[in-house]
Amino acid sequence: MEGVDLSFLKSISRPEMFEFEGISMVHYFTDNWENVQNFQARPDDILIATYPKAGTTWVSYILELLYFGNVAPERQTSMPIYIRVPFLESQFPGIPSGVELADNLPTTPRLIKTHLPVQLVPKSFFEQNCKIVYVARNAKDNVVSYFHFERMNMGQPDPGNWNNFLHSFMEGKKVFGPWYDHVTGYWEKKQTYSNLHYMFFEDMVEDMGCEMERLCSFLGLSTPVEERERIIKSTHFDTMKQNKMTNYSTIPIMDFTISPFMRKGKVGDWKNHFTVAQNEQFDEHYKQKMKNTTVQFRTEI
Ligand SMILES: Nc1ncnc2c1ncn2[C@@H]1O[C@H](COP(=O)(O)OS(=O)(=O)O)[C@@H](OP(=O)(O)O)[C@H]1O
Repeated sequence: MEGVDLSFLKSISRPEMFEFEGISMVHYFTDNWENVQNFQARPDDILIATYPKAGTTWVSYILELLYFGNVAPERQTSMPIYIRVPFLESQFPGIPSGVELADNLPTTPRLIKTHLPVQLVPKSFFEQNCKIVYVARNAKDNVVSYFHFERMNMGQPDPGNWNNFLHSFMEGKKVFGPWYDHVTGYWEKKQTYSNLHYMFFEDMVEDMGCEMERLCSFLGLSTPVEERERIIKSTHFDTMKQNKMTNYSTIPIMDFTISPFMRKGKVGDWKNHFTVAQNEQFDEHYKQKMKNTTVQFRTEI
């Protein structure tokens, strides 16, 4: 997609949400559904799976540098991260679909991103026993980040005001479905599918060195400590925010005057958004929704 003029995306109109395969969706992620479901994964493909705004870009860039930082350094300066790590289910008019981009990735392994809940991930990833890296983020910061993302991204439905957005998130009426089912679905899958590494955004913020070590161990990489340290620096929030290849500033569908893609990258920003009443209601609802799972989140560090 290098050299492709993306400026027509400026005129894109916000899509409507509709029910699809049991979750809320917009047509940009369902228009290529048959090809997505029939995607032929290879055994060495690595799938990066997340609920939107959980740290996808961060972990994508980490994996990209772990695998290709030294062997293909030119990729880091010439291709935005969303080309290097295609978004499998995406199908925006006038540009190659995520499936096309993934099919044509010249690298091994192919790094592929998805926001699909586990039950909708193309079967071939499991049949081929592909490694899956899942990143989860605590619900409160996740919903705040999602709200600002919908405000600035014309490829998303109109978010409405914060209070309405929060309530529709609690009801599971967000693109890619309920956060609650997403994070617990992959958590349950991990109990029987051993090639799934489940990470938390909060752990990455607190101790990236430790998370990097665990990630490398899962991937079977023996990346030297000095190299890992270099990658941690390159993938620091401030560095990625300045980097045009990782900050999404090359996508005209996003209006950075409303909110930047790399917004704050913090744990606990929810406190600047939730009222006391919203917080109490959210906590009560959360307890009910999460009562049958063992997955545990932190909201502060
Ligand atoms: N390096 C690093 N460190 C800390 N935080 C980071 C980093 N990179 C991305 N982010 C934050 O992750 C949020 C974006 O999430 P995603 O990349 O999953 O978005 S997307 O779903 O792919 O659109 C968004 O969170 P908020 O700042 O809270 O909105 C980004 O700022």
